[in-house]
Amino acid sequence: LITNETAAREFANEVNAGSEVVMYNFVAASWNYNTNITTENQQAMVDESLKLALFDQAVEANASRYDWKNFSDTDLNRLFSKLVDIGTAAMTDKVKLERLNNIMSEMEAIYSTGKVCLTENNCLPLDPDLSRLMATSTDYDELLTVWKGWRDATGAKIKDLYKEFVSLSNEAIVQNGYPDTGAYWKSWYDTPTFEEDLKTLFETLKPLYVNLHAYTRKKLKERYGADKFPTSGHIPAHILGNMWAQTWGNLFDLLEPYPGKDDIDVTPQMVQQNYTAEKMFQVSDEFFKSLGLIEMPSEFWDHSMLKKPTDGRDVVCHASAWDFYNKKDFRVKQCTDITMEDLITVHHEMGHIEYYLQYKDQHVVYRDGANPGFHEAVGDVISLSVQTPTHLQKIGLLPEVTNDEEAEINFLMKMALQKIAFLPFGYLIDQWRWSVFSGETTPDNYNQKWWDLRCGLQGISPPEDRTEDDFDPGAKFHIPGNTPYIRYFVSFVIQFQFHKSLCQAAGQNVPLHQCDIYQSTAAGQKLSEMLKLGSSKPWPEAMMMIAGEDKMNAAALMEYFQPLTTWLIEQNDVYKLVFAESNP
Ligand SMILES: C[C@H](NC(=O)O)C(=O)O
Ligand SMILES: [Zn+2]
Repeated sequence: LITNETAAREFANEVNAGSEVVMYNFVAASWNYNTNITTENQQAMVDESLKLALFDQAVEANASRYDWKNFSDTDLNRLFSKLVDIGTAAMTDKVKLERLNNIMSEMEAIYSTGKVCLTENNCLPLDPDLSRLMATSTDYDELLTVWKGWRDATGAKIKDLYKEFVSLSNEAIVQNGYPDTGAYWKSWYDTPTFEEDLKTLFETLKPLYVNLHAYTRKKLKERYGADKFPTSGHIPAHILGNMWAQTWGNLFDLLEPYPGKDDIDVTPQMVQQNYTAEKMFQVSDEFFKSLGLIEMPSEFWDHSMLKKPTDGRDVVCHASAWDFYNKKDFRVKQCTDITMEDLITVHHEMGHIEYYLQYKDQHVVYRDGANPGFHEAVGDVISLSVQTPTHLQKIGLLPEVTNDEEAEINFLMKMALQKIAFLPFGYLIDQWRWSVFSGETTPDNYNQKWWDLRCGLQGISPPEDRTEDDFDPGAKFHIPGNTPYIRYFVSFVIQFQFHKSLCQAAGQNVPLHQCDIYQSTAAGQKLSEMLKLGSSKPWPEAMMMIAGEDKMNAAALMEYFQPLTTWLIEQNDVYKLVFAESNP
């Protein structure tokens, strides 16, 4: 084995140059497919993914000729540990590797072109039509038709492909040295106690969720009649204002504790002011600039897809941010709707772009979040400031701000419907997926296991019987899209740690939920120092830099919501808080 570390560093630099080219070609082909779903674009993307896999296999073979585990240079050791860790690209059987990539692109196409026909010739896509229906309809049966129709159009059609995907992904990952795909995904957090840490966080936060769930259930019973609810205490999954019941913000008009206060859902103001998708991204870019961070380059504005095309093309509408690995080309693809919910998503995606910009000069293997949760947290931290009534007033979306206890509870309720409601969902998706990859959940149990978790952890139940012919996990983008999900649960915890620390840096001596770091270059400096690291350091070091502690900690989230927690407990005294831990 080669022990010369100077030669090793030179090899790593050559790989970096080569990677940028091969990665660019793959990302560009993937972008073309995602923004124009056709069989030729699909084939072109699969071709590029095979070239990338062969390149990665060659890098791994060459890197393995070095005695990198014994390098004295710890950075070189870390860098090589990533060079040899090539994921499913380790699959040496090219036919199987092509099949794996074809299945993934096929599942994504089925999901992204799914439609629900409400009448013979009125077939609606998820974005924006079905999402709007789920957000605004209060018709129990209409919601059920859409909820079921979407699952018939996507999950049910993906089930067999997913089964084959699991076995091929596992076969590939074994060649990369992991027992199964879930173990590989967990390795990105490089923490032996990762699963226990997550469980502790979830149990710590569960009381906040149970209180919000009880309050929401009470209000929904008033709207739909108690007879529509199972006696077990679960809430039917289709009436929470969202296709997956993952956030409940669209129920704010029902759940607002003190109606008649400031209209903190600024969607009407955005529409009234003729907001465009472009404007929404400019508002976000301006916030990042105000912190002294890097503004969007011209390529971003020239090449992004900021709204759904109207030329009939099929596209993957699920919002995402793209790094083309050439240090110049960064894009967002979003079928932006003119709503506050989408303004928040805009900031989420722009947070990814800011991370790409900040670490663009790192070695390619370090152009990632400190851990995947970090990447999901950046934009959300910014949007915690953006959503404050005082900030919305500053940018002209809220005419006036009432500063009293009731308005504060209203605001915290709106934030809880976005952040606390999400926690069990963010937690359970990969509990399901890890159990599938490990073989604990077999294909004839896919849907049963899904609903055990949805009922047991999230306290929601299927509004009509489900069977193993259904595949309800497949109706959520990240399953056919093969995007890991625990990153969002991690993000929803750590973003409050980041927020608390950046608020201190900004000299904001107000309650956490009132803090707005806008225009604080001190906060921006602290954030950019961490972002520049990419994944070049273990994530606890990055966490220490930005949050002053090296662990995930729910305390900041609980501090943020404290006034609402107190209020909910008072409200809920009269209502039993539980829902059965099992399927009703
Ligand atoms: C929370 C997650 N966000 C994202 O995909 O960007 C979702 O939309 O389900
Ligand atoms: Zn994201």
